[in-house]
Amino acid sequence: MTSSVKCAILTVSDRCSRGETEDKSGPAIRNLLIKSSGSSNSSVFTVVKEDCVPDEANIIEDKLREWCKPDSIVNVVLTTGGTGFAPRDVTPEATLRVVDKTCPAITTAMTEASLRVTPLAMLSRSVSGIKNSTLIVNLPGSVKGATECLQVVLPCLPHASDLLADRLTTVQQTHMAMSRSNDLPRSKVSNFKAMDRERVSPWPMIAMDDAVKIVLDSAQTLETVVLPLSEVLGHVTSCEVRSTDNLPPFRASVKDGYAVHTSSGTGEFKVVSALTAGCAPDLAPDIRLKECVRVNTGGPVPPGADAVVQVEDTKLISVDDAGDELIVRILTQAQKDQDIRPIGCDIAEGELVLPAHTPIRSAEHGILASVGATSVSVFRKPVVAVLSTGNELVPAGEKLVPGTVRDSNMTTLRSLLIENGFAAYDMGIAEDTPDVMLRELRRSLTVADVVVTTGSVSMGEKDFLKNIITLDLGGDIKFGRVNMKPGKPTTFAVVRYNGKDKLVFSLPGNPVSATVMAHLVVLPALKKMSGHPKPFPATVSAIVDFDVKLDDRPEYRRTILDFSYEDGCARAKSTGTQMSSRLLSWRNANALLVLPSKKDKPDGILPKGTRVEALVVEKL
Ligand SMILES: Nc1nc2c(c(=O)[nH]1)N[C@H]1C(S)=C(S)[C@@H](COP(=O)(O)OP(=O)(O)OC[C@H]3O[C@@H](n4cnc5c(N)ncnc54)[C@H](O)[C@@H]3O)O[C@H]1N2
Ligand code: MOO
Ligand SMILES: [Mg+2]
Repeated sequence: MTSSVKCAILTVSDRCSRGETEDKSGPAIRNLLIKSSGSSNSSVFTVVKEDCVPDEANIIEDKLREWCKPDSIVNVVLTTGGTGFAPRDVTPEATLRVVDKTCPAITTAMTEASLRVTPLAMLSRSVSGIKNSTLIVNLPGSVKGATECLQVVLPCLPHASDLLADRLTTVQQTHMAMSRSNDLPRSKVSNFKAMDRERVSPWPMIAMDDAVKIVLDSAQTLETVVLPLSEVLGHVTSCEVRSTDNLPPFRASVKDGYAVHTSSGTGEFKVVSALTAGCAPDLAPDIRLKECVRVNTGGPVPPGADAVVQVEDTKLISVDDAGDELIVRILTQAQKDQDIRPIGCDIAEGELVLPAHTPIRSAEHGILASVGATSVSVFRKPVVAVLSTGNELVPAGEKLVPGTVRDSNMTTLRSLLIENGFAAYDMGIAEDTPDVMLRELRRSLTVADVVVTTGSVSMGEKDFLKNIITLDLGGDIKFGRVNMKPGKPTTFAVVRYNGKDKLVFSLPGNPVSATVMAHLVVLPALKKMSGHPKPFPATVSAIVDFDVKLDDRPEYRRTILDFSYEDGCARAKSTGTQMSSRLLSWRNANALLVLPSKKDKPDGILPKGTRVEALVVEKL
């Protein structure tokens, strides 16, 4: 299906039309059109007219009318220049005088794309519209702006031209192609039948430790970004942060009481002033023998004082007519520096407060606030796309019809990711058809750094994902089976997409398997990419509180760790039947017991009271 798009380019510029400046935008538009010929649905762009006019509305209007006559061969007029706020910018006004219909969506698409590049795009007043059978699109005047905007609208120009020229056959062909597969090539496995599948999995079953190592080796720490203080919670610092001030920045009192000089001893003291929090320290006069200044916790201590006596160690002797303290008795002999925090005793100026690779939790966020950080250099966090697969799935909240189950993986996995501070797109449910799966995978790869799918990775006739990843996406599957339970067919791949390496975790469909694997491989990868120094869950030792029946595979069994025993040792409680489909085995669980294969234990039982390692995956 070939569309021929005949274009006219109108440069609008006073200086170019007078020959004072070389017109670079018109030729840049021409080059881009020619370069794009054949790449977009095999469309051919030809430039049939070019001109340059001054910023005069009447002249622009006349030229547009000439090129957009009813019998014009021009399909698209691209203007460049005269769309801004300068007094002589009138291209949009001239265009609006000419067009019969406006095309605001074209302008919106360009504006949206330009805003991603610069907020100055707000200052473009471009319009687009149709005159007879010709589309007019105003592009900005700069080479960069004009070509960036043209790139946005270019894919639509062939179809727009066909529609305007009433070229029915090509229009129909485009519509058919779009309805077939949203314009995407078909999957190479779309014709696979049940008999085509392997009888024995070709994927070696690797050990869980190796799987974790492979994932962490592939998960590269992302680039750094500088974020305002208000947005850094949950990120990891990429550079060290040092304090620019002392904290406290002045000698501060630790107690509510009286600042004195220790040489004054005890007895009656004249209260010469009061320094409350927020007062400058030198607001009080220098204290002399048997004088004191009333001070508050955290407030400044006056320059002449070398100790603070807490109010409890004093007695009020007299007040003046206004009720203000005049004389107090100091009951105890103060020691030098008593209850004074010296300048910089909490944080010294220049002190390292956060090294690089520090996760910013509430405390670290507060430290940053206390040292006056306004923006912080952190690692970017990966964006995740979650995709469920399965013809049997209906979205959460929907009624079941025979043969269906609700999609719980989407909710569990997205919640887990969000709980851990990662943005996770809901990419919906892909039906078990290779073309649809491929299309949805591509959509996911387009928007995210990491794609997490569930289902379709085992031995079933609809388990297409591994083949789609390798054959259609050219992905490098690092492993396709892991010797563990639950989550054996977990598949991990690196897929080069749009020039970037994206991680794809294809987790098993079984809800428990998907969630266990999300904890064991997905979250550690995301944490590593975000710069976390320890991305894998911590382990504790626990005593099993029940007889554990071992499986053929090493198992990661959901458990509730209970620390309420007097001996201080954690007890691992059972969460009931551990079938991979039973999500209730996760209820209240906070850890995964790391259990050996029964091959390593002849009777297949770990008796109650045995010490076992547990991975802490939730707050204890
Ligand atoms: N012949 C063999 N069969 C199976 C093997 C095997 O080695 N040989 N492995 C089993 C293991 S272990 C697992 S785990 C599962 C994994 O299956 P798939 O990843 O291919 O997943 P599906 O077949 O699509 O679905 C399995 C199960 O999960 C339910 N499911 C799927 N998605 C969701 C969702 N989003 N929310 C809730 N439930 C979901 C689905 O309905 C199925 O019940 O394969 C074994 N088979
Ligand atoms: O590995 Mo599967 O998750 O055991 O059921
Ligand atoms: Mg399956």
